[in-house]
Amino acid sequence: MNSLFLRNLAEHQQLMNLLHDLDPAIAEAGQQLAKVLTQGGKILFCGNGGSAADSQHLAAELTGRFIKDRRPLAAIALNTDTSALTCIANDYAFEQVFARQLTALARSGDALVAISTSGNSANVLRAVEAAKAAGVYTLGLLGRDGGQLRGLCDAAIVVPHQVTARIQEAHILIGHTLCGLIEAELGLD
Ligand SMILES: O=C(CO)[C@@H](O)[C@H](O)[C@H](O)[C@H](O)COP(=O)(O)O
Ligand SMILES: [Zn+2]
Repeated sequence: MNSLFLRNLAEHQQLMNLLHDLDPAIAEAGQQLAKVLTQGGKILFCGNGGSAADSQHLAAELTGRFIKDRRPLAAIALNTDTSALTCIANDYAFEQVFARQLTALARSGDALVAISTSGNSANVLRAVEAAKAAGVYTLGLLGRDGGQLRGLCDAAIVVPHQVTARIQEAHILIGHTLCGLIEAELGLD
């Protein structure tokens, strides 16, 4: 029997071979996100657990540095402010932690990248609903069958796998690709 690492590696490699079909959706999403930045908007990210880590990782690629030295790009992860998260969860509801911040911070013409492996996290669903009400373009970075977020978001990139960890590994590959596409579209590569 193979080791756990070799079994995970085989599962990961099988999944990577299924991702070619996502290329058009990723290219389109890269264009849309670049357009938001070009027109003076910002990109908000949100997610839970490992997807919270992905969210802040990708926001930092834009405000900080990805591959090239270039101007900072406007991005915020809604899952990083522990004071806002605990206040909103404590005084309102955990479901509202991203939606309330989004309503406070987002403007028409911004984008929200909603990251969820199940596509069904209630706080992410509420954030997408708030984004749509605010005129914000919504991109779902999802897994499994895309869950309820698939139909709710303006566009969705769905990693077709059942294992959360494998989906997250694909998400960060796709997220890094989106950052590269943004740099290329903005003429910054
Ligand atoms: O990183 C992992 C598992 O790999 C966990 O922290 C995972 O992100 C959490 O269980 C999340 O709450 C799952 O939420 P979601 O992806 O279904 O929206
Ligand atoms: Zn994880």
